Amino acid sequence: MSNRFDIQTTQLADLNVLVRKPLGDSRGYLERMFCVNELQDIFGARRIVQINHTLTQNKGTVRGMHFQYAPHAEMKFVSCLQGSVFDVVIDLRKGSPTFLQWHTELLSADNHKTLAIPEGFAHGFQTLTDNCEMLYLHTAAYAADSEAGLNPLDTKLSIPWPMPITEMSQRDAAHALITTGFEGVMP
Ligand SMILES: Cc1cn([C@H]2C[C@H](O)[C@@H](COP(=O)(O)OP(=O)(O)O[C@H]3O[C@@H](C)C(=O)[C@@H](O)[C@H]3O)O2)c(=O)[nH]c1=O
Repeated sequence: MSNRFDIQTTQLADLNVLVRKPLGDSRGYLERMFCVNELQDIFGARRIVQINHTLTQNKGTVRGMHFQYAPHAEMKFVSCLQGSVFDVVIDLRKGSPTFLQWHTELLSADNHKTLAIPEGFAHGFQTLTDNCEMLYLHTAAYAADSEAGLNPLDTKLSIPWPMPITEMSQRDAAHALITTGFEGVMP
């Protein structure tokens, strides 16, 4: 039971959308970005060990689709603090009933949504406005050797990016395409 978040399930097993409930007054509002007590049902005994903040300057930029292999697999809580993004999450878990399916969600500074993405999912987004700021809470430290990505333009995924892609990192553009025998990752 949560007072500060409306916890919504999605069509992907174990992927939840949190709608934060700001407490407003004449000054503005206060909202919880995370709460270990109120999110106990989906967070369990994990720990937040790293918090990242990114700025993406130009509308149309794609970052993703990123994940870390076990034993550095991580749950992440992803929120947009400035601007708006078309956010995409793909279930890569071996044996999952929703394996290789994706979920898209508009995240914006105004809609107060946070994606609670469990271990074994890839994540990415396209910016819909200039100067988008994202906040990430991670349950595993960054491990460059365990980091991997899916190609955002892989036709096996057919992600419906809403606008022409204006920019991607060299690394993201070089992510391999999914091979026919790909059976998923261990969460
Ligand atoms: C993610 C990360 C990157 N880095 C470094 C690596 C690189 O030199 C620089 C920029 O990293 P990237 O290009 O991977 O940044 P970016 O493309 O923004 O990576 C992010 O993408 C989205 C989609 C996610 O889901 C995040 O978890 C994260 O993977 O920062 C860290 O030092 N610590 C970190 O935790």
